Amino acid sequence: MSQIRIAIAGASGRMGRMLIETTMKADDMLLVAAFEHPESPFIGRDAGEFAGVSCGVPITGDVLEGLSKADCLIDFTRPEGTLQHIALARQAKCAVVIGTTGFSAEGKAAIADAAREIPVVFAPNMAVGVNAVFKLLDMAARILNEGYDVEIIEAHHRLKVDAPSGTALRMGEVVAEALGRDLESCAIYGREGVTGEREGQTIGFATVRGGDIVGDHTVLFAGIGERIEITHKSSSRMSYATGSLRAARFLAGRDAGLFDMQDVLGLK
Ligand SMILES: NC(=O)C1=CN([C@@H]2O[C@H](COP(=O)(O)OP(=O)(O)OC[C@H]3O[C@@H](n4cnc5c(N)ncnc54)[C@H](O)[C@@H]3O)[C@@H](O)[C@H]2O)C=CC1
Ligand SMILES: O=C(O)C1=N[C@H](C(=O)O)C[C@H](O)C1
Repeated sequence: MSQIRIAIAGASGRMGRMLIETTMKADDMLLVAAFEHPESPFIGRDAGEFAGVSCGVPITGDVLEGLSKADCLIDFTRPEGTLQHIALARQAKCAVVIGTTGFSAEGKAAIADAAREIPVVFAPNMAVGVNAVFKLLDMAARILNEGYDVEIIEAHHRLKVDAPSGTALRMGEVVAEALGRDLESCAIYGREGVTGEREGQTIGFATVRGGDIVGDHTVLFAGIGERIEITHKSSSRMSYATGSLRAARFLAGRDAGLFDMQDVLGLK
């Protein structure tokens, strides 16, 4: 069996560390490169240290050189990092799994453009359970399409820098699409002061940040006399890492194109 050669960007981050450990444990994967930004104190350290063993792969800032050895880059960094990395992956003809969230419309367009030349999985949440919830939300929204107010509540750790989470925004898109609404024009991001009564067609978002919460998402359909809540709670980043490796397997040998986890899981 030939192994899929994996490069990981954001190697010393919360997701990077989990991805290194998960990749090293997968029989069909080989960690060949690990990247950090050039000023990182982790440059030169063995990537395996995060999994408690040495693996002979030094953390480097030379992304293009590292990608020349890899079949697939897994990137959980920041939008500016991901956009630099995907340009280099395009040059190196390397597949990319992108977990980073918080992109502008221009950033998303740049990813779509790169995917005309290389295969890319781009998804705000790699966990299988969350992707199952997207399907449940589509069904719920179509049934509860009149008389129910939709509110999306998400909670994450104190170090998260973007809000609402990419997952919450995707949940909003799924519900809006099922209801025939445009999320951009109906979303309400937080409320304060004398807001007036709630407008029926809006989709509200509320964000909680604190401690070490890995990631909780609830979509509330509030009607008269009843409420339906669909909730997903992550208790470990392992579900994101195993989902990312599934995405890397999906991309192996595939032609250029932009995919998400619904494609990977065969849910479309
Ligand atoms: N799609 C999914 O399933 C998930 C997505 N995420 C997203 O992944 C991203 C990273 O999350 P965490 O690992 O928790 O963050 P983190 O802050 O722990 O790690 C980010 C890593 O990227 C590196 N980095 C930052 N800017 C960079 C740049 N310009 N160039 C190169 N490297 C850079 C940092 O040095 C750090 O090691 C976030 O956008 C988060 O929302 C997180 C978990 C699951
Ligand atoms: O930053 C995180 O931690 C997470 N980010 C992703 C998001 O923004 O949806 C996925 C998950 O919720 C964890």
